[in-house]
Amino acid sequence: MRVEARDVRDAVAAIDGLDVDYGRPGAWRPVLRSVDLTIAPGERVALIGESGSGKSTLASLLLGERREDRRLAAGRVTVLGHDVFALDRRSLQRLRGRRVALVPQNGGASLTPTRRIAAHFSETLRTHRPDLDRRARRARTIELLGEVGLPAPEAAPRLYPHQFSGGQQQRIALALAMSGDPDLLVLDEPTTGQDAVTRRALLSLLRALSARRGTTMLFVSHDLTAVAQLCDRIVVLYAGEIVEDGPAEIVLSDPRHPYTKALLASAPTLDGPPDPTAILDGSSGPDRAAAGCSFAPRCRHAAPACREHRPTVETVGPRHRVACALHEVIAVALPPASSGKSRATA
Ligand SMILES: Nc1ncnc2c1ncn2[C@@H]1O[C@H](COP(=O)(O)OP(=O)(O)OP(=O)(O)O)[C@@H](O)[C@H]1O
Repeated sequence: MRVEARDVRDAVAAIDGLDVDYGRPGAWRPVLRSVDLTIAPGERVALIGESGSGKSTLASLLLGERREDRRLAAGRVTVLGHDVFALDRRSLQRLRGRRVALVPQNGGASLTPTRRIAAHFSETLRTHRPDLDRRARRARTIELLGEVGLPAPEAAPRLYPHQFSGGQQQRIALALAMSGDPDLLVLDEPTTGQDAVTRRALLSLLRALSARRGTTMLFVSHDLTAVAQLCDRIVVLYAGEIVEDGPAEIVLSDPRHPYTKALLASAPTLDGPPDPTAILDGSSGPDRAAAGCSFAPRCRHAAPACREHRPTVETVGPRHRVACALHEVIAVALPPASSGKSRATA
């Protein structure tokens, strides 16, 4: 499903025909394959998939992150109309923070232990809000810390990161990411390692931020309960390829790709324990030379043809696409009630 020029113009982010490799010249290993994805203004999109499927890699590309050990083998990443890998350093720096910002995995660890909270904000605000003088920067820092629900935000700038709990450090990282008032916020597993109360508070904060500012969000997560609570769309990545993309409510209640079905069935819910047989062992990552479906070796429904032909992406409902040649057959064999499990939304 190629990305149309009109979609790119209207989108906050558009990824088109993206192939990405890790390694070095002469020894590249594919990590993302033929990824097409557009994100519209105000959407809250979850990116899910098992460990190593390429979620963090995809997320980091939206910030134009360049690395020696990684190459774009094909395709383009456009954020707010800018081809991020064609931008020079200064233009990319202007885009980052101000238009697109990242809340990294374990946000607390991204804070420098020897620097007061004020110094962290002063640096980002100087870059992204040069219109603010010292006094205004301090006022804005307190305002941002209050907005993310940090207790006693007036006192916080004088303190060091270690003087806050893990959940509070995550909020500080979120406030820092919000300091440039970005259009697109990329959140890489922000709820990992947090207790239920802190997690719920963070999610309601993100919902409130999105409602108040219209911030578009890409939410990378293994936490399906959090996804159900926050996101309106789910994109499923398997071995570096998008295998399903659709409205969150539909994907969670009536997943159409066998991998999505297995992924949901293998997650614990309030309804009962995970199904330990839901997913067969081991993904080997994308193989661009392979003719067939990359999930076929693990798919209990795979037919011989699945190993010979790459599935085309099919539209199965409004804004719902699936890359599986057998999705209709599987839908009959495994109706929604036996494939998806209800997800706690409390
Ligand atoms: N610097 C690197 N060099 C080589 N391979 C890498 C590098 N970083 C990531 N990879 C590989 O790329 C693949 C995708 O990694 P990525 O971190 O994007 O996955 P992920 O879905 O975010 O995983 P997780 O859920 O565990 O964070 C993995 O196979 C990983 O081993």
